Amino acid sequence: MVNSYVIGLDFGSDSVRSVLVNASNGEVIGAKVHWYERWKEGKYCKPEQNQFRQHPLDHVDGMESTIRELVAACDVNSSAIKGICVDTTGSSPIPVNESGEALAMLPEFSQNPNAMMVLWKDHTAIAEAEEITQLAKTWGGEDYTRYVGGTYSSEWFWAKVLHIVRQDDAVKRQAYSWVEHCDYMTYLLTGGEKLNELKRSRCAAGHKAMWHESWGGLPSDTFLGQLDPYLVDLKKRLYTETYTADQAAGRLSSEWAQKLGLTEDTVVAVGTFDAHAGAIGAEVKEHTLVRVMGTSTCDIIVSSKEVVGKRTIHGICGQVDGAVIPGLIGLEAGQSAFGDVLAWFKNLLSWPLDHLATSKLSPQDIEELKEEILTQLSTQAEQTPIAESAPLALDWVNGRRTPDANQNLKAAIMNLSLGTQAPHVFRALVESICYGSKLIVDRFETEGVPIKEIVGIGGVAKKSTFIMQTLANVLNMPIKVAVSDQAPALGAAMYAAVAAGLYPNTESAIAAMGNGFEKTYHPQPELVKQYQNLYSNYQKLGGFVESSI
Ligand SMILES: Nc1ncnc2c1ncn2[C@@H]1O[C@H](COP(=O)(O)OP(=O)(O)O)[C@@H](O)[C@H]1O
Ligand SMILES: O=C(CO)[C@@H](O)[C@@H](O)COP(=O)(O)O
Repeated sequence: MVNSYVIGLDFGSDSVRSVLVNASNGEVIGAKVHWYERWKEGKYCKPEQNQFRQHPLDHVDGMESTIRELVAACDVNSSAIKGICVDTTGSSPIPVNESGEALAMLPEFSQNPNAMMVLWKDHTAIAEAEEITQLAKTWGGEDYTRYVGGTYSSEWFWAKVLHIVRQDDAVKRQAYSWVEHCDYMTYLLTGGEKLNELKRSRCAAGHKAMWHESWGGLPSDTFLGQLDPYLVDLKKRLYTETYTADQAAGRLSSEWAQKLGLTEDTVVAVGTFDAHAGAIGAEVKEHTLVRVMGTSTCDIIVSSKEVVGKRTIHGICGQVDGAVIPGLIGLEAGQSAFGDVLAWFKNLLSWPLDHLATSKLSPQDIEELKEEILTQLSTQAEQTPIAESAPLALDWVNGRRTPDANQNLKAAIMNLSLGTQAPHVFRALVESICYGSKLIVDRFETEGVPIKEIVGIGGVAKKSTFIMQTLANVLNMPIKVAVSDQAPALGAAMYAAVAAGLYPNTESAIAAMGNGFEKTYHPQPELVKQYQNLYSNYQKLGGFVESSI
């Protein structure tokens, strides 16, 4: 164990990070980040249509450059690097050919967004998701949405596959199968040649593809056939078995060992999703709610099979045996937009900078000004008193992921007057994302999943004391912030350590490699009371908007 190292590779929405971690104590030796180049240019996306696609080349470039630079920069012998684990966003499926190559990597599909990775936040498949939910409730057989909260989401696997194949005949004909992003990167690293040998992620399959042991894996042919005969055929080239991320998927291929400066002995763990790896990196325990607070939120809890029993938790994104810690049920909920709500407002306010100031200010000045917007607004908003008459907002700029997925919903702001200033609206938006969080916490508790403590990770947890304090007040619960600013990558490294045989299980890797907590936000009693009243106004506004669409 002494002198053993592991790598965690975390593919986020905008960038990929690699961290090299000392397997004996969790010390982070080094980290490298790569921002996706094509994505940064806005290629292959149509935000106005909620189309968000990423070219797999962005991921391959990022994987190669970050790990190579990391290994070169750290004074660690490559033979001491025992394992790698990849986490990615999800559901982010990719169509692949028979040898498992992403269609977008082939010349004829290299510029076709339908042949690329469909990012989690792509909501082009709303109609297909509704079709799936509707059929699950009415076809007379098993309700396959039972373990994914009762509503199938447009962010998920089957809806996205259906949408693309109905749009694009060429992709439909050439896509031999579809793989989640975390499985694709793992397959590449291990030099996989036969798709049926790919060890698919339990986390991805269970949360996004309605895989469940009780019905023998994926939904039945009869069910899929009623959606589209294509899916029955596709299912033959998908999977029955799934694997948890503490297991080895294989070893690094000679091609990738060479590219990365590592050895072929390096174990590659089964892939997983960022939020679930983040929960591991944040030292999740039974009934700790780990909130990954970035562009969106993912809320993860683990609970024993005894506590969950036969219950299905209504309105969340799923309950999957082993999705986080093998042997425990991993429960996931989340908000489709969290930091993104504030990013939207920042972009709105930046319009004159982007369109009117370009002849007067340098691009660098413009960028610097834009960078200041959120911190300045936070400082000003913090000084604004909480008031019943203040603006009130809904956080649904990207629909509502949970509770009760509804991606058709849109945000709203009320109580605007001639006196309303940007910081007042900003404060309302911050409160709205905190109220959205409270809906989730309340749902877990009313469904019988108690929350003993809350841990925050992700960009917002680290960067915004204003949001974190407001959240503690709205939830009326203390929130601990993890030390690691790369918790998903650290969690992936912990999985890699278990897969490489350095620890017997995930719990012991967490105990030895956890980086601890840096800060706790405590609720402020006088503000808690005020927020209790305002929360009911948020619920009323939400109810009104939802019933009006
Ligand atoms: N000072 C700030 N106050 C509030 N939100 C912020 C601040 N700085 C960044 N954010 C938000 O953080 C989000 C990015 O979070 P991060 O965890 O880095 O990204 P990701 O979710 O892609 O992993 C963005 O949506 C941005 O709006
Ligand atoms: O939905 C999941 C995981 O189930 C996430 O991958 C998705 O919300 C993206 O997370 P980020 O906002 O990129 O941290």
